[in-house]
Amino acid sequence: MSASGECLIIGGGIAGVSCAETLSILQPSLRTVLISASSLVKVATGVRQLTKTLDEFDVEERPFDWVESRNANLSVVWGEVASLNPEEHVVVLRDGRRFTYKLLCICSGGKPKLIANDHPSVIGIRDTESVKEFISKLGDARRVMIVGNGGIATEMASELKDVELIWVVKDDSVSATFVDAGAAQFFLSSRRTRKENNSDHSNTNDDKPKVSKRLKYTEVHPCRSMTTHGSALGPDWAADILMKGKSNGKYDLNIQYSCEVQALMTHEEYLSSGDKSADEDGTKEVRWPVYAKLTNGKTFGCDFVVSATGVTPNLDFARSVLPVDGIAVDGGMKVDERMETCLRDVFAAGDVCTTMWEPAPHWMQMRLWSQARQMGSYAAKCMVAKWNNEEITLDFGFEMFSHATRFFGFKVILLGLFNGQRLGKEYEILLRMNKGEEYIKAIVKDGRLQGAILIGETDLEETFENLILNRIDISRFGEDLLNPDVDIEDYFD
Ligand SMILES: Cc1cc2nc3c(=O)[nH]c(=O)nc-3n(C[C@H](O)[C@H](O)[C@H](O)COP(=O)(O)OP(=O)(O)OC[C@H]3O[C@@H](n4cnc5c(N)ncnc54)[C@H](O)[C@@H]3O)c2cc1C
Ligand SMILES: NC(=O)C1=CN([C@@H]2O[C@H](COP(=O)(O)OP(=O)(O)OC[C@H]3O[C@@H](n4cnc5c(N)ncnc54)[C@H](OP(=O)(O)O)[C@@H]3O)[C@@H](O)[C@H]2O)C=CC1
Repeated sequence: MSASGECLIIGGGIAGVSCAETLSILQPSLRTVLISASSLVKVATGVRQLTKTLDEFDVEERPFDWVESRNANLSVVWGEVASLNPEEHVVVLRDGRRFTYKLLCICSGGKPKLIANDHPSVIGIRDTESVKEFISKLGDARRVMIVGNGGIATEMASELKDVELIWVVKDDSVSATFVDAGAAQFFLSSRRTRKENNSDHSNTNDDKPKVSKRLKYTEVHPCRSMTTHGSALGPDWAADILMKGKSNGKYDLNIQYSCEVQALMTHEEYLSSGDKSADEDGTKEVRWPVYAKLTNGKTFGCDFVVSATGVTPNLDFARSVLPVDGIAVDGGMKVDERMETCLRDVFAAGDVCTTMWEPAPHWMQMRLWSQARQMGSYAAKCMVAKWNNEEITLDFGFEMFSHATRFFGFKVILLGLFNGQRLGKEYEILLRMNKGEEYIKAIVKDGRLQGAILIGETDLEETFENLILNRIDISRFGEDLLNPDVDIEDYFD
């Protein structure tokens, strides 16, 4: 069987769906086919604009016909793309179906980059299936190791209960992908305070997952022949499920800083290694399913290891036709400022791609929903421009990096060069911290705000965004920039 669309999209995650939706709005006459390896697609709903560059939205799973009914000329097909022939403008699915295209957008996302592939005691988290596996293993676990220092590890460290957690981080502070050491300390001490306050109330409210008000659909299991992951999980995934181990009422967080996993061993391998360090924690008699030797010389036995060590772009089906210089160092498909890859008429968006244009001074790529959605939509604009032979300029959203999320129960907003990225060592830091309430860090260089970390209900995001975007000279404020008694906005009225 063969079919064709003038536009073809591979991937039913946020990037693919936002590309399809934008195509349907901008040029409803274009016949578009979206191929998704998962039986539900991810849709951004309830979009709330917080500031000019910052949106908040829910990510929901929807059946194909729901999306088709809202988008003119869109067909959604369930299948896994196995190969791409860019000369003939054809993609072939694993089951043999062929689809031709005039313009193609690859939005095939990523998969977890694991510290050990195919190891029975190492799991990654990406889609619904992987979370089910995690929860089922966790229910029988007394001790879990998490390796990695980014989004997933941070969310797990704040949500896990009734288990001993060994958190292995490469850096000398936690959550380093997103925040600095000061903010990390703020999170950990707030967590301790919260735990102390709750210590008499274990197994009460906190013990239930928060009620999700969203519609739930059941994902049909991918055909056995499919090898691809489903779409990445939605917001609140960690809060919506109960992450509970088997040590009733006991939760310990043991952070191992500045180290990595050097080797994974079975019980027998551990015994014959002569290493005794895993016995020092009082569990000498326990036979753990896996032992992890760290580069700091310590070994820990545990029930299983979560590798939360980032994402590898998912482009296996295109690898054989991509020249070496079409793939970036991080494994992503290189795209230019029109979201075009080096293959003719082939665009890419979301986690699968790596942006290669000279970024605006305060923007950088991170593999996040907000960027997947923005790139999917912008790729559609670029496709329409190409179709109609029109010029297009880079979307405003690429002017400044912004991200809104929640860690350890706090609202977290990251703006611009929030960790002083690309600034070298010559910048000034202004800090305001109220333990358990707010942590505000402003990065200033040449008298201008370059970036900020806003944790808690600071209400500063709009003002700070304006200061960064408009490159306003803030030298006259000095440290008053963070003085709660000075209303910076008054100066601009
Ligand atoms: C646990 C977790 C929590 C996260 N939390 C946040 C957060 O709080 N905030 C945030 O901003 N970001 C978060 N992210 C990141 C965010 O989810 C991703 O950046 C975003 O979803 C990427 O969207 P995408 O459409 O590019 O890729 P994906 O969502 O991975 O979608 C790719 C799609 O392509 C399909 N596909 C792949 N290969 C093929 C093929 N060969 N044929 C057909 N279809 C194929 C897949 O089945 C899938 O439907 C989180 C990620 C994870 C894993
Ligand atoms: N709330 C949010 O915004 C969330 C976002 N996400 C997103 O989902 C995706 C997957 O999350 P996650 O897996 O946490 O990825 P992240 O990219 O957020 O973090 C990966 C972390 O693992 C570290 N790392 C990489 N390799 C190793 C290794 N071999 N040993 C030890 N540490 C290692 C990285 O360090 P280094 O950077 O030095 O390589 C980094 O600290 C990411 O795109 C993330 O942004 C996920 C959850 C929540």
